[in-house]
Amino acid sequence: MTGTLEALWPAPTATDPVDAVVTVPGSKSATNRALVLASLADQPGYVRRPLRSRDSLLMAEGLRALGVGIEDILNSSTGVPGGGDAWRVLPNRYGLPNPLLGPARVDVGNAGTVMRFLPPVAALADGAVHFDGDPRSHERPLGGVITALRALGARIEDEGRGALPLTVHGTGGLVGGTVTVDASSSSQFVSALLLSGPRFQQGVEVRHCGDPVPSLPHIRMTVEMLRAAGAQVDAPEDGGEPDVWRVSPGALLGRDVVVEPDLSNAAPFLAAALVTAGTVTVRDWPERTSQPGDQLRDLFTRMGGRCEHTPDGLRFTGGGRVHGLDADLHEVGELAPVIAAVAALADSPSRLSGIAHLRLHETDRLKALADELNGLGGDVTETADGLRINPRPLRGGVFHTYEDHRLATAAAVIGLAVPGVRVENVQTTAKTLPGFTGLWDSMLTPAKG
Ligand SMILES: O=C(O)C1=C[C@@H](OP(=O)(O)O)[C@@H](O)[C@H](O)C1
Ligand SMILES: C=C(OP(=O)(O)O)C(=O)O
Repeated sequence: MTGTLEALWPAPTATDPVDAVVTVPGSKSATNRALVLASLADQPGYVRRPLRSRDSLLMAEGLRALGVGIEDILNSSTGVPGGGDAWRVLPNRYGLPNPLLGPARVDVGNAGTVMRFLPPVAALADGAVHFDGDPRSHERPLGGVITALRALGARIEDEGRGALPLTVHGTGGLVGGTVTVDASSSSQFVSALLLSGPRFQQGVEVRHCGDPVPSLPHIRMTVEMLRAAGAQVDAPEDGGEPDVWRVSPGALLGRDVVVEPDLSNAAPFLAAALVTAGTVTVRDWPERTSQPGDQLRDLFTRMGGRCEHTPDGLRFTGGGRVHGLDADLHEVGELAPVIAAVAALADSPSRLSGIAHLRLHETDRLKALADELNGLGGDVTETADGLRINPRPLRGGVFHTYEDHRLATAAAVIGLAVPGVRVENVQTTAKTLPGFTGLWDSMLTPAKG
């Protein structure tokens, strides 16, 4: 969808400090890992409170295409089919010796988790599995996964591009073993190989070689979820060799997993408290989590807010002034768009670094943020690995979103403080945050009584 006038969403401006309690949908990263692990398990399992968004529905569809049964559990309170609060995953619904089957076609959309986590699963299937997705998916890095899978014994046709579209010719199993991969463009290369690793005959040892791997909390999430499913994993943070992860071959357990709220998607809501000097409580914020979004507690405190865990969730309060931030966001790149929006409204300059890899996310996020904030009168400069943001009074105008959910939520944050911001294709938030505009409106006008 392009930026026609009808498609523009008038971002609401906050007239008062926000005061709301918000339920954020489930974590994309946890939902999509849980689906993969449940599909590779020996027994049926449940994924409860899953995220149902474009990225997770594509993951579920991809796994179904390979023969996995993924059923909606009816929500007993409303009886709405498909609107239930769990998925039941039947890894071997036909009772076959190898339940993963081609031929199949998988649409990855523009989901990094689907385009990277499913080719290793497809290598375990019997038959050809073709992968394709949105035009942007052809540009996103995938070569590390392709090269590594070949080294581990898979046959993959990609016409020499090292990218999508491609076909994995599964033979029902993979030898596995040790492989070296440059994961400096995406941590998902490592997560992808580890998630399917227990099912490779020799397991897998992934050795990263290159510039530092971004988004390390996401690899920790992979390791934690694998261990919870019964896998034996050696990881650098447990005293292992730096940049080396090892997964032993073995069965995975069918489990009952409850998905945490997506803390990265809590960012715009907490940002609303910060920029309006209000209070937002995010329900069910875990006391301990591997989600990178947990670092918002520290980052937004440095920008002028304060937070506390309460029985209702994480309560975050803006302090009335918003400060600039000098931070290396290499580990938490997902948070950069909303942080950049807050920084544009701050009382001092910001420098965000360590996020060169964002140029290959849903869009070139560094360029998009600089162009769009500058389009509203801002003073944002792209650096080699980040952004320099000098706050300036902003004016209303169209904020283009480049089919990037996090650009759209960043725009909504600007709109709280700047009248007349109109957001192109706000529906793109459905990639990970369905119903965003409704949640945003409810935060701004909470039900009385
Ligand atoms: O594994 C995951 O669930 C993710 C890892 C990160 O990817 P990169 O390492 O490519 O940044 C993150 O940005 C993405 O949104 C989700
Ligand atoms: C980079 C992101 O997504 P993906 O999983 O498609 O890489 C993101 O959600 O910010």
